[in-house]
Amino acid sequence: MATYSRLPGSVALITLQNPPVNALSAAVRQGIVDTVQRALKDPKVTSVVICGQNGKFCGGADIREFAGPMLGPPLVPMIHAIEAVDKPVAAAIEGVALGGGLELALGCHYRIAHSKALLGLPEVTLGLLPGAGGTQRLPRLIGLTAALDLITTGRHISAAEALKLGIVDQVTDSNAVDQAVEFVRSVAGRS
Ligand SMILES: CCCCCCCC/C=C\C/C=C/C(=O)SCCNC(=O)CCNC(=O)[C@H](O)C(C)(C)COP(=O)(O)OP(=O)(O)OC[C@H]1O[C@@H](n2cnc3c(N)ncnc32)[C@H](O)[C@@H]1OP(=O)(O)O
Repeated sequence: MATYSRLPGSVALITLQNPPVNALSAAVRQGIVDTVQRALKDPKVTSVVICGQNGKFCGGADIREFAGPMLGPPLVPMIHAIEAVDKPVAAAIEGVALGGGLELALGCHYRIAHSKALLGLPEVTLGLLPGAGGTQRLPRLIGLTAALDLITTGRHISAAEALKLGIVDQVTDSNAVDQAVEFVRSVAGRS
């Protein structure tokens, strides 16, 4: 699931909740769809932060659901809908942003990472390609050569490397959610 709360300063905080790594189960995807719609419709909300509970942004597809039928909202339109929100949306990346988790973050307008976070597209290690926009959004963001390296090796990179490559906008040693909230407040209302 995903919870919704409104913070002072008109920021909606969406928190992914699916222990242990807040993977994108059907319930989490449904929770994201519902809470993003709520943030979009709430006139008091001017910006949005997406984070994961317990210091883990998102470990990607929920591997526990691989054996069963595909249920719940598909990932691609869900990420498109986030990208299309006309209020600034930031991903607060703590712990991991892997696979579909990184693709979710790439659909946000900004990414703020904790210095100890790990990012990557490990789909290739499962015999898959990133299928939720990663093969388009990552090359647009960091160029084809660097994106192909990450997509074809599946390696995990540090927040420092992600900053150098241009995947994240800021890295912090303190609380990434607080930093992301401060960041979106500073850009709210800008086109
Ligand atoms: C056919 C139906 C499919 C439906 C899916 C549709 C929605 C999404 C569609 C597709 C696009 C997305 C594709 C992907 O995202 S592929 C990538 C998936 N993610 C991964 O491959 C990450 C795998 N995990 C890891 O690399 C590591 O576990 C780690 C870096 C996240 C954490 O490492 P570490 O700290 O060493 O801990 P553990 O490895 O011991 O893991 C802890 C705990 O967490 C569980 N876990 C890890 N990843 C996932 C996951 N993706 N889903 C569910 N659970 C996960 C792991 O099993 C351990 O659990 P425990 O043994 O019970 O403690």
